[in-house]
Amino acid sequence: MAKVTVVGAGNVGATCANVLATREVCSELVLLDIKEGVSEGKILDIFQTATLMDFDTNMVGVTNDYAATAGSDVVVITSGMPRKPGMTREELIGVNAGIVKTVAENILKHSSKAIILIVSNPMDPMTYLALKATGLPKNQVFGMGGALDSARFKCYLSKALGVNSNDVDGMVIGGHGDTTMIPLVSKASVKGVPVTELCKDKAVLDKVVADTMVGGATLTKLLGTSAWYAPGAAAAMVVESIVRDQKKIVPSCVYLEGEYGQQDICIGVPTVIGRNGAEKVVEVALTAEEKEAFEKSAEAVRKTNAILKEINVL
Ligand SMILES: NC(=O)c1ccc[n+]([C@@H]2O[C@H](COP(=O)([O-])OP(=O)(O)OC[C@H]3O[C@@H](n4cnc5c(N)ncnc54)[C@H](O)[C@@H]3O)[C@@H](O)[C@H]2O)c1
Ligand SMILES: O=C(O)C[C@H](O)C(=O)O
Repeated sequence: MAKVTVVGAGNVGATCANVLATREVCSELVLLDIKEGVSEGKILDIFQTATLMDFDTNMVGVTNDYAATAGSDVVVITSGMPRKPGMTREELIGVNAGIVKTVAENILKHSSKAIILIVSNPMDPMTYLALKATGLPKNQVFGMGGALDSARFKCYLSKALGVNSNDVDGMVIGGHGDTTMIPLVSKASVKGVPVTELCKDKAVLDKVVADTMVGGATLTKLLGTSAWYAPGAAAAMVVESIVRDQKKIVPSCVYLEGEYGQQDICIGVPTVIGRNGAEKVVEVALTAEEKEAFEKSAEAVRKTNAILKEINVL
């Protein structure tokens, strides 16, 4: 099996580590944080659930010890600040860009073959930064946002339609931002039946879209910090698709070279996720409205990317 490192033992990273351990996704799990004792404590706590949850995963918590991460097959980067209520994800760029760049460079020194999954926000620019800073191939560095947004989209659809969320299929593409993500109603279905057939009231579906787009902000307002259960589980699902070579099609923030009419940008599109990371971008037909929204989303992501040069991290 595989060695997986999670950098950042905060709410999201520790939840991701807990899901990976409990589902026995990897043979070796390393949790690293810069704060003394946090990783060691959370890994010991997770280990103490092993006999209760019946799993057997070798795991270690370390404080800033990148030698312990050496030879990782997959690295999840969750290090950095979360937003407070009322903030946008993009406002985190000043504090998180330097953290993500340094962490990515440290990982590269010890695990040059690792697939690196970026979670830290603003995730789309952080993915672009990590890709450029490491110089790794585009399949090896990509971001998690669409997996989470799609999970929220499916849950809001299930509530609106009164059906089991596990029977719902749906994808969110575009930027991982309150105004940049695009829930694809035209592609959403319940057991293969288009949601537009099941629900004729456009206002209901429009509300599902709106609720999905601010799904993160809604939880940040309730919790006072970012959500962590679904984000941690979403990252773990992507890791599992890599480690088990499951070839899941997951909306992921990947580097585009012409797909969807975009160049030199990392943004959320349907992607085949397997042993080699972001293996293949899947181009799906978009409605004229969705195409326009995607172009606007890409424009907004590029605007935030430009800040990376202004703050001298790129
Ligand atoms: N992409 C997504 O869908 C998604 C979802 C949820 C959260 N996030 C983002 O993930 C990040 C983490 O969120 P959280 O709620 O876990 O925050 P948190 O504050 O609970 O945890 C962050 C952790 O990172 C650690 N850290 C800071 N600098 C570090 C460094 N240089 N090296 C190693 N560790 C370092 C901190 O000590 C802390 O433990 C935030 O930026 C948040 O916005 C993204
Ligand atoms: O919304 C946030 O700040 C965290 C994350 O991006 C999320 O969508 O939960």
